[in-house]
Amino acid sequence: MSTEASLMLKLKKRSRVLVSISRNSVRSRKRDENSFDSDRVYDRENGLKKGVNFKGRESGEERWALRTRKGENSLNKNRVYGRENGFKKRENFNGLESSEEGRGGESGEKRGKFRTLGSDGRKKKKIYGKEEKVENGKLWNGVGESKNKPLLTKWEEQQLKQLVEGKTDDHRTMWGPGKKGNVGSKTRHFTHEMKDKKEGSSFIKKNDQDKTWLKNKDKDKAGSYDNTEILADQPKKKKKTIRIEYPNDISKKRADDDLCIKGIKEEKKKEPEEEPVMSKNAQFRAIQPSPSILSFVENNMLGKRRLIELKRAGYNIELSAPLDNIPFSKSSERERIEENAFRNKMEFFAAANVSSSFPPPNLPEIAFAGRSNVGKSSLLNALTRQWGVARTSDRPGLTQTINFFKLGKKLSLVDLPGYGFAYAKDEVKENWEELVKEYVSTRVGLKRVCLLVDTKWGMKPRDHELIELMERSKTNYQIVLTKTDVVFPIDVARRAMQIEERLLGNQSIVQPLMMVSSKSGAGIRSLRTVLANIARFAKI
Ligand SMILES: Nc1nc2c(ncn2[C@@H]2O[C@H](COP(=O)(O)OP(=O)(O)OP(=O)(O)O)[C@@H](O)[C@H]2O)c(=O)[nH]1
Ligand SMILES: [Mg+2]
Repeated sequence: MSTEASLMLKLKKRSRVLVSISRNSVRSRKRDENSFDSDRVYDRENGLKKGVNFKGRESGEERWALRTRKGENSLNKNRVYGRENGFKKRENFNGLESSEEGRGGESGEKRGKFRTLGSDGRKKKKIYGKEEKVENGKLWNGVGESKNKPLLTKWEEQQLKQLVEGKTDDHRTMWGPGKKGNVGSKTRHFTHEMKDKKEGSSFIKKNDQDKTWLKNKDKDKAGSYDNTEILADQPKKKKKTIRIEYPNDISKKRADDDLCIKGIKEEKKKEPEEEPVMSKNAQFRAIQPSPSILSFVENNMLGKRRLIELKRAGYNIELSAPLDNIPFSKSSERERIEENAFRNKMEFFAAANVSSSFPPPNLPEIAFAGRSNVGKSSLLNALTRQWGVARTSDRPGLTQTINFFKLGKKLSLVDLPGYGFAYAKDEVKENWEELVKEYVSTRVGLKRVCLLVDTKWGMKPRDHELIELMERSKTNYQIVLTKTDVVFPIDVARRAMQIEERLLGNQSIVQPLMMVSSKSGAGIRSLRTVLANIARFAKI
């Protein structure tokens, strides 16, 4: 609660006490009231009707007022109504709080307006202020003569005085005529001003021209100026605008959004523009395969193909690896393999987990290397069309030793353990990798290493490690894309292009890059032909 509010509450309480006392002793106090009324001053100046005939209220009207108007009862007798210089005198809260007039101020006067009665006892109009009289050179309103306990202590008077003199921020006690404050005050003041002008008052004109009254505070305290001056002297208050926030109010939504958008845009502008980094997949999709690779893929029916397409091409889809057969052949038996070396039976004859276990290099060897589960063992079976000789599994890491297969008397096929991810202990896998590196780099009789790369995933760092090793050891290697049947033909060609470009400068690489599918049999015949030529010209 603000200081003013507490003071006003206190003032109101004390006024009620006085009212209750006066009610209980109306008759006993009537003598005093009459004697006090005799002291009132009613005068007329300049031919204008002056104030209120308060004597008319001493009998019936005043009793009525005592009954109906709490807080004003005992103090009505202290009111002084007057006009000066032809103006209707208005008394506001300020007029009550000066040391000469303020004692005994009542709550009713805070409103600054009183019900007035004419000679016929009816309500005529509302007037503001009260009359004063000058006695011994001092303005006196009769309040100071009250023998009752003063309503306010000295400190309270000081506080109220500060409030009235504009040293408070509480706007509720301020009247800002024509400038600020509540609308009612403004309207009221405006009415007065217009009326004053109508009556030809020279005071306001003088006031407009001369502001020296601001310096004359003694004169102000005496209340000898019009309230217009007092009100004009009030400190300016900012007009408070109350904005009611409705839950569905979207009037500022666009503005807020715009601010947010602007903020985001500014932040985006501040950030340095980064070049969009293409993902590996996007880079792969951007590869444009050469026409020769594309034609090779189509001629060998590489890539994902529908069974109906194989049928239309004349291949018996009931056979294993149907594309490795002669089209439109009615034989259910394995078609005759064109290369003699691969017509021979594939026989397992050695397995080694250490280099000392390697068999003597009596035959030219072709090794199949690559990551685990890339299809090494499956490719051996597909090349020889002897399914199940080399064990296969969809579980990576099945082949854990170097397995040697004899293909007749002229060629040996070597199934290497895979590297990379495998269901095996790290130590075991490390041994595999070391064994494979030792084999490809040191093995005498090794004529070629088929480095198998999964067409879907491409080359991995371990593949490059092995390539570097073979480059250093000058081991001939050839890239073989496997499982081409799981990707689209265009992607087979893209992968081939990608790897060829990547390994373009390598010395030990053997061209061309091969593309096969052990499942569909695509590209197997081409690879068989290439490998058969090794066996044909190889010399130990
Ligand atoms: N779709 C499809 N699957 C294949 C192909 N080649 C092999 N697979 C499958 O891939 C899985 C792994 O084949 P493996 O031959 O065992 O692979 P690996 O490289 O020997 O694997 P590790 O011995 O563990 O190194 C098996 O389930 C095969 O059926 C192929 O060309 N196409
Ligand atoms: Mg294997």
